[in-house]
Amino acid sequence: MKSAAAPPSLLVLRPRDGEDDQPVKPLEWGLMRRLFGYTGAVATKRNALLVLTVVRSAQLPAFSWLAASIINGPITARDTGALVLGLVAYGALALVTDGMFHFRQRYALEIGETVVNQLRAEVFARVQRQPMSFFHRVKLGRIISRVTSDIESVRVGIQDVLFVSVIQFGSMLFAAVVMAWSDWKMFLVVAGMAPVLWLINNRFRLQLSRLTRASSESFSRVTATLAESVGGMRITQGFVRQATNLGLFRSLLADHARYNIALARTSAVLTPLLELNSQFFIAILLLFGGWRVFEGDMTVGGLITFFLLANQFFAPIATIGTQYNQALVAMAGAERVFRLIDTPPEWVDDPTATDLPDPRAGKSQVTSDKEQDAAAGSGSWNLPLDTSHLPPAGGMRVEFRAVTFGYDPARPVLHDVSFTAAPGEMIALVGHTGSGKSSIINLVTKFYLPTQGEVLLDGREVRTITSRSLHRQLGLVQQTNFLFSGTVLENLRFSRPEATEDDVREAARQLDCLDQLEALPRGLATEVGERGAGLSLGQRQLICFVRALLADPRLVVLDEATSAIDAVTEARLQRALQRLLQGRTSFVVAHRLSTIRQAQQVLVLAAGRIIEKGTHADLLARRGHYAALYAQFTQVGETF
Ligand SMILES: Nc1ncnc2c1ncn2[C@@H]1O[C@H](COP(=O)(O)OP(=O)(O)OP(=O)(O)O)[C@@H](O)[C@H]1O
Repeated sequence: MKSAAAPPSLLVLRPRDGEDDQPVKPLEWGLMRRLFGYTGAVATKRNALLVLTVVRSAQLPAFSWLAASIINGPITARDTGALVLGLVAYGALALVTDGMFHFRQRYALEIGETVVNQLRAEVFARVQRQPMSFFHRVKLGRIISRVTSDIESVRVGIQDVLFVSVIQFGSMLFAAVVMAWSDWKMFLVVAGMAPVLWLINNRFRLQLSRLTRASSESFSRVTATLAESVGGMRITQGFVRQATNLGLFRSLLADHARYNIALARTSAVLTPLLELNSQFFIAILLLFGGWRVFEGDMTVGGLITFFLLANQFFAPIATIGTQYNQALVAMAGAERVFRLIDTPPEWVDDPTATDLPDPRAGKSQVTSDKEQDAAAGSGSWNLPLDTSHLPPAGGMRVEFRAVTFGYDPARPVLHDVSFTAAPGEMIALVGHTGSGKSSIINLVTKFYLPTQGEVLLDGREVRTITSRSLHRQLGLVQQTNFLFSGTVLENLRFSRPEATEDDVREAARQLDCLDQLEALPRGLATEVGERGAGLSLGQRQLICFVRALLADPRLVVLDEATSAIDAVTEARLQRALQRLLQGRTSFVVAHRLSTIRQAQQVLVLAAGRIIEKGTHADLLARRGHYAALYAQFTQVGETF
């Protein structure tokens, strides 16, 4: 069988990153106690369930005991009245047992759901608080598998393993006690067989759970690859890679099939083996029991009682084996989920940091993390912010003083960067790929902190400002124009959930694009697919502009799209951009000459340093790096 490591990807055979992906983990008291803590919200049901569980473990052997008693008593004595009484008792026991079973099932499911929901929400909340460096480091697939397969295995652990195991153990114990009490010699024979069954069962179940996990992982690779290849279909077709990709995809499918076949083979060995064993055990019981009946040491009725109880004793062994393996899988899942939850952010706001005052009317109140969480918990996203007016409230002053920065502090990508952006100024960042434009933006927005030097916003060092208060005054437009699935209106409101539809229309009107949005098939109610599919590039960019404008930001950060757009849309976008940026400080990673021309300052970057500064006209006149860059790009087309 092929190893689970190094699955092929559509690009290359990519090795898995070093994260521990152990399918199982030994039972650990600390983890169990922590998981148990999540049942606190349904403590009454949990306690009731524990009682129901203990009662049920006595009820199951009671059936066998009662059936045996009816055979040995009324049936052997041919006593009809006693038989009827016995059957009434049996029926009553059945009714009580199954009534309680109903509640056991219900409570177990509710408890499982409660724990799983809390864990998922906690993972989401923790992940949202991580700084951007976390998202560059941790793969999306990892986070998704924590929230899906790992938490699902925890659900099985909580919902089934504990309660089912207690019931099965209890049943075995009760059956054992009754057997030992009625005939201890026969009981010793039965007890001697149990370990053999346990060993066989355990050996195979462990293998089965490993294969099940390997199979589900290989399947996630199939689905992830499918999603990636559909997403990148244009590139695949453009570079005529269909055949290669199909080959790689087939190898992933073959990998998955191999695990499934191995799984089926192991099951096909285990099931008959278990059946053979129980038949073998029955034969031994018949031999030993028959001999004792011949010798007069045991009655036929006693032998029947024994058979019924022995069944009650053996049946749980296979179930407990399965539950035990599921517990090990749940432990491994819980450990990974908690590791993600416990990952401390590389940095957090300094505890002494305070809010950046907001000169915009009614916006000085920035909600704290706790208030936001409370709002989220109550299902309300309407934060106490009044941003109903749209005129800009003046830009932010941004200053870099001798800033050096590296994603890895040992390898700086920005060196000694200094500049000042006066309120309301537009700063265009220009430079070759990798020159540090996005890194400057990452510092202005406090998505990262400088390694050395100072970034000042309205005269305050960025570390002394809470991120939330800064981001409340920030409008972001990315090159990829990220839109969430939902309607255009919902996407527009993302920056200000309490905005009315009229506010949204007004913002779109200000950017002179309301007609374009209304012309969409269902106007503002048009559904936006994944990554904004169904909308043109220009439309997507306009939506992002309106979304940013709606937040009425004092600082706008824009990574201009590089893709070519037709001249009419281009002109519209430029006008919209001008309105969006008016009266606000803005940083634009500029790719269009028309944008650069609007800037009060152009910062020319090379290898993480500002090599030139000035307006477009000044820089051209200087005939330096910018002029050369300009010449180089205008030869190719009108984009930087
Ligand atoms: N998340 C990251 N982790 C580590 N290094 C990074 C990260 N992002 C960027 N870099 C590195 O920092 C340097 C500057 O990158 P940056 O993204 O700021 O350049 P850029 O001018 O915006 O490039 P582009 O025009 O291609 O977007 C590059 O050497 C890049 O490899």
